[in-house]
Amino acid sequence: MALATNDLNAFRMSLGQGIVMMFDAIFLTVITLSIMLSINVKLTLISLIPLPLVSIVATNFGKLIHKRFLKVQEVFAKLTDVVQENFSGIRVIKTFAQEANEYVKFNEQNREYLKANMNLVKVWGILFPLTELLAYLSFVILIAVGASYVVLNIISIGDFIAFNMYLGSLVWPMMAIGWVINVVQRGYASLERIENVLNQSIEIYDKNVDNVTSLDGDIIINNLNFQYESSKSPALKNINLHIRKGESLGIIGKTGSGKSTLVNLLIRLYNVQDGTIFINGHDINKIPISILRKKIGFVPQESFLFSKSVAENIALPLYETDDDKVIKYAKIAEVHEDIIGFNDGYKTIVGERGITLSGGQKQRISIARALIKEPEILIFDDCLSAVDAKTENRILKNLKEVMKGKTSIVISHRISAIKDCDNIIVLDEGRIVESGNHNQLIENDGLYKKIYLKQQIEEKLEEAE
Ligand SMILES: Nc1ncnc2c1ncn2[C@@H]1O[C@H](COP(=O)(O)OP(=O)(O)OP(=O)(O)O)[C@@H](O)[C@H]1O
Repeated sequence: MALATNDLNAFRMSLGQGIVMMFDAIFLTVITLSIMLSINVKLTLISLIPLPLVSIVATNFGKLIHKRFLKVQEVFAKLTDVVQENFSGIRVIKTFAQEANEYVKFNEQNREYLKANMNLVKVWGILFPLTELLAYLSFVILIAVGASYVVLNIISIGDFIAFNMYLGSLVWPMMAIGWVINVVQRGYASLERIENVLNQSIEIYDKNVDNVTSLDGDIIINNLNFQYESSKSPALKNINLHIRKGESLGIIGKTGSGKSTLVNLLIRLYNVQDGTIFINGHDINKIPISILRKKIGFVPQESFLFSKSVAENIALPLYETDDDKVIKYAKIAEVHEDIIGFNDGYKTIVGERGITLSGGQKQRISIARALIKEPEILIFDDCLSAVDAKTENRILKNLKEVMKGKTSIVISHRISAIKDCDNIIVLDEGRIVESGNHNQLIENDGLYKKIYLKQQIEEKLEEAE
């Protein structure tokens, strides 16, 4: 936020105002100096004695302004973070009665901002009068030396008066140096911050890709190991899998067992080693990222809706909102009835500027959004958690129709969501510890059966309530 507002503005000012002022000052200085030199070279040089001092001041103060303005912008960025988090987390703050604490934190950050600004203003406050003082020092020198030159008849009184006038014209450019240093150094500091972001290296990009235009959904995973850079232990260990075109795979396992990591790798949110994941016979690293992501419909664990209408949210992957398609997929995702119940139906605005949806409604809208792409591969990352069991069953039934002949991967903590999948894997600490269909896994009498029995008891208890 700070980069897009304050920093951009500071850089704009340095390019606009700063450069105009600089050219103005340079132009005036060059013209005035050449006229002064044509009148008397010696007197010109004498009256410009303070000029080197101006350049010393300019260099030192420039560095200081640069450093202090960087600090101001950093603190401002933190301040905007605090404000933004306070607004987006306003309910959590209120529920935990943390208003007073947050007020104190905001105040502290605000004071930091004030302090950083005051530190900058102090430099600026000295710089401006100092350049002015040096400019007027030239006048003092001129009056002392110029007057003696007149008395000694070295220059005429007319030249002396003219010199005074020309030196007067030089005062502004010398003072302008202070302004220019301030504006340009601020802009330069901001540019540094903006470039810092723009120059971040892109980690996931197309490199020596094959000419792939379609993917049919046959996925092979070979000895896949994966570790996050910031993590001490691998998130996935020695994963081997074959998901055939048109098959459905269910993934279950404790939290943190690597389920999301596995599907995140399939849409290349992270890089994997060559030779570990193949889709349609192509190494995932050789598939253009745009094709890969176009062919995969992904419903993330946390649904994110934009501050747009419901229809626009569902039609996000399309170039143009197609009302028929929007309604068709909203029905499949079992959210159509909810939507027509809103005041403006599909035109209802959601998010910050509109209505607040329930967790289950958000999840179903993001399912419709993934389906509208009509992808070859569909991935559900635990996105039915906020939907009740009956609706979940209806959605899964509808999906079976839509996904006929297409590949799907369903991650869930609930057996009910994955029990009908052609193949199910159980992940534990990054390893596949069991695999097979529902019946085989029950016969196996392992972790899957344990989870199944536990969930059955929970269901019965819920029914009894
Ligand atoms: N971006 C990341 N950086 C570092 N470690 C991560 C990151 N994302 C996940 N992890 C770690 O990797 C491991 C596997 O996480 P993952 O999200 O794949 O688990 P999961 O099985 O999907 O869990 P859940 O059921 O809670 O969603 C965890 O130990 C987690 O802390």
